[in-house]
Amino acid sequence: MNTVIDMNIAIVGLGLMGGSLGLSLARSGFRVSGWDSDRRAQAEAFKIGAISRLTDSLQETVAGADLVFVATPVGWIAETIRSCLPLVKPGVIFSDLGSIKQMVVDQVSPFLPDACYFVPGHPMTGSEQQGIAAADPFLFQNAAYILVEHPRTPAEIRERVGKVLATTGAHLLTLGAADHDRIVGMVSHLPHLIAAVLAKTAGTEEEARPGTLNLAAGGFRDTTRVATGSPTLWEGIIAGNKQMVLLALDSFQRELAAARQFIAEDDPAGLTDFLRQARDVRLQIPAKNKGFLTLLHELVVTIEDRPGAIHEVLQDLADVGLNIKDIEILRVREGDGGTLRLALENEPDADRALAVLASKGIKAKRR
Ligand SMILES: NC(=O)c1ccc[n+]([C@@H]2O[C@H](COP(=O)([O-])OP(=O)(O)OC[C@H]3O[C@@H](n4cnc5c(N)ncnc54)[C@H](O)[C@@H]3O)[C@@H](O)[C@H]2O)c1
Ligand SMILES: O=C(O)C(=O)C[C@]1(C(=O)O)C=C[C@@H](O)C=C1
Repeated sequence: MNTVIDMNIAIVGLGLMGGSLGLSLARSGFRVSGWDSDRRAQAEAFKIGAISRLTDSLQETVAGADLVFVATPVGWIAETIRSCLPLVKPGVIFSDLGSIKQMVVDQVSPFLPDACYFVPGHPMTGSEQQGIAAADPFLFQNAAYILVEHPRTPAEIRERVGKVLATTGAHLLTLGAADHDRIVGMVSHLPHLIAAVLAKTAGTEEEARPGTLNLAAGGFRDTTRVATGSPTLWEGIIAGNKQMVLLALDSFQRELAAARQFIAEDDPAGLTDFLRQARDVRLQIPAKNKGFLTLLHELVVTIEDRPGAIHEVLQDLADVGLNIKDIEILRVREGDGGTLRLALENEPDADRALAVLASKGIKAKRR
């Protein structure tokens, strides 16, 4: 086997993440087979090109695989690997996409035979949506993808998986399982809980004063988007990272209590300082980055809320050969106009895009 492209790949769990990985790997020319306990998801994955052949069993799916990705909910990852063991060839590599790592490593390690390798992984990208219908071939582009050290996995095996995943446009980095779980407890699981608490709190107010939610604008929408994610998927993630989530919640409660005190005690200087510190922390996440790795060069474009407006902006940029690396529709001004966030490849491209849009009378600025 000369290059990673010769590897036979199987994906078990063809939802948002497994489907997106399949679509991306298929675009790079990999042979991908896939299995899902929901046969409709497997059929749909085949239809959209996330897998290149339809199989009738887990056995048929993984039998010839060199690398098996497991993209099931976290509670099913170890069990899925265990059921694959009698079906795979010696030397096979398993890699998962689960949002937590220590629990998965602890569950898999005791039964992992010497003839198989395990490279635990976690792409720091995703969405609140679920299922193969939400799969996106570009989901991994410019995202951080964490591979976790495993005591029985040689570094060259991890690097091999990294080479496959790098074809998706993700940026690979390696962490220990405990470090991974502590970090994601803070930057992913805590935010999810806070979004849920915020939504629930507003829901109680909505019951008392119907119409409250109708007035929710960008602030509420931005901070609660992830609360629409799958409750069962997230219950597994949060429960599986219990200690780290509790630590993160303790820190959060201390900060919340401090903020409350400044308000209760009419302390404008204290509150301003608190908000200033929070703003400084938030600004440390480089605005030009997706994740925390790749420098993107962003523009914010203000457009009219009418059919074709987005197309015109994109066409103007395409006409001069500018490649858009990332795009987001900021729905903050629904109804009265819209805002687009565009990321360009480099500084000169962003300057050129600004000039092109200005020449067409389209309002845009650097972010
Ligand atoms: N959603 C995100 O933003 C995100 C981001 C990074 C990592 N992850 C992780 O990726 C994994 C998959 O999440 P998702 O968002 O794609 O969920 P999803 O619900 O969209 O997809 C999960 C798929 O797994 C299938 N499945 C469940 N049990 C199975 C089993 N035993 N055998 C075979 N298939 C099975 C389901 O039918 C479904 O199609 C999870 O471990 C999650 O923690 C999710
Ligand atoms: O919804 C998104 O934008 C995400 O990237 C989802 C998100 C997160 O940021 O918390 C959710 C769970 C993961 O394991 C990784 C990413």
